[in-house]
Amino acid sequence: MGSAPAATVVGEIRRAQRADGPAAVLGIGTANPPTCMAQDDYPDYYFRVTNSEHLTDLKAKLTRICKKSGIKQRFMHLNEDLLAANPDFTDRTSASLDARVDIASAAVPELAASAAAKAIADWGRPATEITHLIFSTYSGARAPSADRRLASLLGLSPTVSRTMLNLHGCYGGGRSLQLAKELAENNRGARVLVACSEITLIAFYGPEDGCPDNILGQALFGDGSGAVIVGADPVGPVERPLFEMAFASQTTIPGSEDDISMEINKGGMAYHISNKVPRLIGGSVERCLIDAFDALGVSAKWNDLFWAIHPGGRAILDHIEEVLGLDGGKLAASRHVLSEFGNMSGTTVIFVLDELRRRRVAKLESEAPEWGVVMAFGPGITIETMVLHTPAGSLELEGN
Ligand SMILES: CCCCCCCCCCCCCCCCCC(=O)SCCNC(=O)CCNC(=O)[C@H](O)C(C)(C)COP(=O)(O)OP(=O)(O)OC[C@H]1O[C@@H](n2cnc3c(N)ncnc32)[C@H](O)[C@@H]1OP(=O)(O)O
Repeated sequence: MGSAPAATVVGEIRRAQRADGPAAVLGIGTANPPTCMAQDDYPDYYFRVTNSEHLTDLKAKLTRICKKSGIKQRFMHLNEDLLAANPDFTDRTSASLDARVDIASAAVPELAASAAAKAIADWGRPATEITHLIFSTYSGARAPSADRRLASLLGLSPTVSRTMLNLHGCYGGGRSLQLAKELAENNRGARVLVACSEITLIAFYGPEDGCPDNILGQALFGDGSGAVIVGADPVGPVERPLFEMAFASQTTIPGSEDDISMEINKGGMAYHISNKVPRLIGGSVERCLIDAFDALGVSAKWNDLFWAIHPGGRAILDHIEEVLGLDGGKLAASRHVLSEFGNMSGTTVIFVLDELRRRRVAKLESEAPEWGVVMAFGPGITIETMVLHTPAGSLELEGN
């Protein structure tokens, strides 16, 4: 160290530890369980398997919401065999948490491993070169948890640095991407695997009078897993930055603490989603966007951006489109994912990023904007905002 002042030495060490460039998405993968349920068939299925055919008003309500949901189909881990083996899953008051957690503890990391294997193949380097793992789920409640199991399934290095996010609900994907950005930019050479995996059986139960949340949940949610590799200073030609992460922030909407909630209890996970949610989110997004682009010093017209919005429900997308004055088609990737998979909570935004990438490669959009935005929402109400930038030519390479 010689005679250099300590502050200079520490400063040099810090500079050497940090990456030079911004964090970027280097690979994406997604996966769903095999059982696919058409939305039009779901009310009949749900009321039959829960022995609730007599609750005709609730069935009519579920049918009305399904028709307005903008969802064509959803995937689910739970099937009739599993329900037959666990009949108490239909009763919210029975002590079924242990059995639900048993199933989820195996299924959640296995589904994540399918998505992560695809993300790793897309990235192009060996799994052993992953340095950090961030895992987000609300579907399990056990330690060692799903991150530990996923690391084993993928054969990650024993020195991989793991972080588990629990119960973040639908903003888990946004939060994980933001943490991955921080890790990648502050640790030279870091390659961060983000894995989000959700299995709704933790919150599946039969219909009850006076519980509209359950009917809404039954109409909206589905199962899936999404994985992303994040790193800075990509090493060509193997690594290519699909989306650079230019800025990230989190905002909590004041006074909205009771509007989305989730709670683990003996019968699984109970949840509440108020009907104010689309309006609350719609009323807050523009401020988040203005602050983000001001911080970057980039002037942005909303219609000149690409959009990866968490499709929490059709009405949320409608409100955002309206308040931002977005042209029809700007939220096409979000609406497509909602239609094909439903709301897979924190995982969904990764499917939207993958769909955006696919649309840009297939030139499904008349023009491909350079700048774009990821937004995700969940309990709090929390809004995650991330500004993305696409380096020239990065997505075209994928089509070759
Ligand atoms: C295949 C697997 C399946 C397994 C499922 C198992 C389960 C669940 C797992 C749950 C996990 C929970 C995690 C929570 C994480 C939260 C994160 C989020 O994304 S937060 C989620 C973010 N997502 C949202 O916040 C959903 C946003 N909302 C929407 O997208 C739309 O309002 C809509 C599609 C639901 C209805 O379309 P719209 O054009 O509004 O149509 P209308 O005006 O005509 O109303 C029709 C009916 O809908 C009713 N109703 C409305 N809202 C609610 C409510 N909150 N509450 C109750 N009911 C509601 C309304 O009262 C009416 O009833 P009725 O008069 O006919 O009897």
